[in-house]
Amino acid sequence: MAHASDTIYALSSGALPAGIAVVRISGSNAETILADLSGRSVEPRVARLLTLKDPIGETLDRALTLFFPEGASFTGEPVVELHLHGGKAVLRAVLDAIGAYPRTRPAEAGEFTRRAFINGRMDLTAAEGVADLISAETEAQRRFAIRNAGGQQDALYSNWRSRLIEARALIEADLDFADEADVPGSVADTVLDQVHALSSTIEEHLRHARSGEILRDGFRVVIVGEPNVGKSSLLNALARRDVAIVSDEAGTTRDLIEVALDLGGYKVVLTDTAGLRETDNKVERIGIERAREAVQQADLVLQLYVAGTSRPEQLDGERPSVFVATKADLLRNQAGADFLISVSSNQGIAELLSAIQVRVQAEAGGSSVLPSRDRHIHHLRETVDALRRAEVPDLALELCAEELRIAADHLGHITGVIGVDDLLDVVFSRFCIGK
Ligand SMILES: Nc1nc2c(c(=O)[nH]1)N(C=O)[C@@H](CNc1ccc(C(=O)N[C@@H](CCC(=O)O)C(=O)O)cc1)CN2
Ligand SMILES: Nc1nc2c(ncn2[C@@H]2O[C@H](COP(=O)(O)OP(=O)(O)OP(=O)(O)O)[C@@H](O)[C@H]2O)c(=O)[nH]1
Ligand SMILES: [Mg+2]
Repeated sequence: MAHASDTIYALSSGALPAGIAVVRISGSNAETILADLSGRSVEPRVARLLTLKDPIGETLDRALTLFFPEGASFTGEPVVELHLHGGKAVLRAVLDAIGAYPRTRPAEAGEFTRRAFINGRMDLTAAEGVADLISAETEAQRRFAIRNAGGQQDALYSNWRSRLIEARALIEADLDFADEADVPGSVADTVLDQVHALSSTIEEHLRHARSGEILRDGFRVVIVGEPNVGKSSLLNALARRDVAIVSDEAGTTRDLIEVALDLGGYKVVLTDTAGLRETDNKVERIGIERAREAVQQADLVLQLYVAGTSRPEQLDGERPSVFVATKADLLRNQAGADFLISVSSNQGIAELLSAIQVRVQAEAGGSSVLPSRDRHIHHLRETVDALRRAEVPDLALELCAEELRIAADHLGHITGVIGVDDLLDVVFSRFCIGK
């Protein structure tokens, strides 16, 4: 990590050329840079149209400018925004002029948000929410991200954490007065009841972990079946474009082919796979192995077979699956299928899609705060484990207090109030530059 005291700058808007491009500058030099480039004194939080000039007086651009003073900006540092004409040469010239100032350098990925976190403008889950908001492609992803970016996940975990800290304080107070106490341990009993209630709440919260991942990363639907049953044809029909090669040759698809769909605002990731059969072909065998692995990750497996042929065995593993009989245009009567479809006549495709949507809606859940990243789930599990240990009957109060401390610290890791130094690079490197 380069110097945290440097002034940083980056193009914060999208690809060039663009109608307008926004450059953000954050750090102690920001105000000077704007005053210098514009030759004007800087007024906080007022949009001004200024002519920016390089040191030899050549005009760089006429830009709309903003200045946010320290303590009242996105990062918490002095911030300047230049709303420029979005041409490549304009940006190159302006960024070069900014970079010429001492202790001023291009921002790293996520560095503005990282500074906002360091300066206490937001907790780590809100910063993750900002990243999720930027990558959100569907309405459900957007709603989920905006809640976390607005601090709802932080509020929930911080509340749990302060309850644990309070419980520990009460137990330690009980310990201190135990010798002189009237009814030793009585405070601890009440506290432990509260701890138990909280650990149940967190366990319940953890049970919805997959819902959070589905909202954020998408609901995984995997299409499997023997060669030539029409898997790739179905993928193309559901995606409404020619993603996968279709042919009457058995064994056409070798690798996994993924497409993301927006189903009623939910992200759904559809995977087409190699046809399952015994084969001596090396490449095809690898493809079949990948298909089996994809099934293990699926939220829903579509098991395809040609209508009128015998229904295949249920695949190994406990993944939810439905049987889809294909090529219905070639045959009428069909028993045993959950869905009867034809890509040629479009029969049953809309029904299959809406059935998938109903499942996603049911599994992604609604409006509550949900854990959505491995690190959330890990620390929540550790929290519950520590609380379970704290609840062991007749545990010495010293040990109980220590388990409560461990539990509270794990919640603190999630929001970033505890030991995050090594974590920050991981969290913020996934951001784009300029955020
Ligand atoms: N031009 C522009 N648009 C943007 C951003 C930005 O940085 N610049 N944002 C960047 O993500 C988002 C808006 N988020 C922001 C969050 C806080 C502050 C800010 O100045 N906060 C101060 C003052 C608060 C106030 O006036 O109410 C503060 O918190 O002290 C600015 C933008 C989306 N749109
Ligand atoms: N009549 C009819 N033919 C279909 C239908 N769906 C697929 N086909 C045909 O069946 C053949 C195989 O289709 P694919 O989609 O490539 O089958 P696949 O399951 O992906 O096959 P592999 O990739 O080899 O495992 C192609 O000739 C398709 O045109 C359908 O609904 N009706
Ligand atoms: Mg195929």
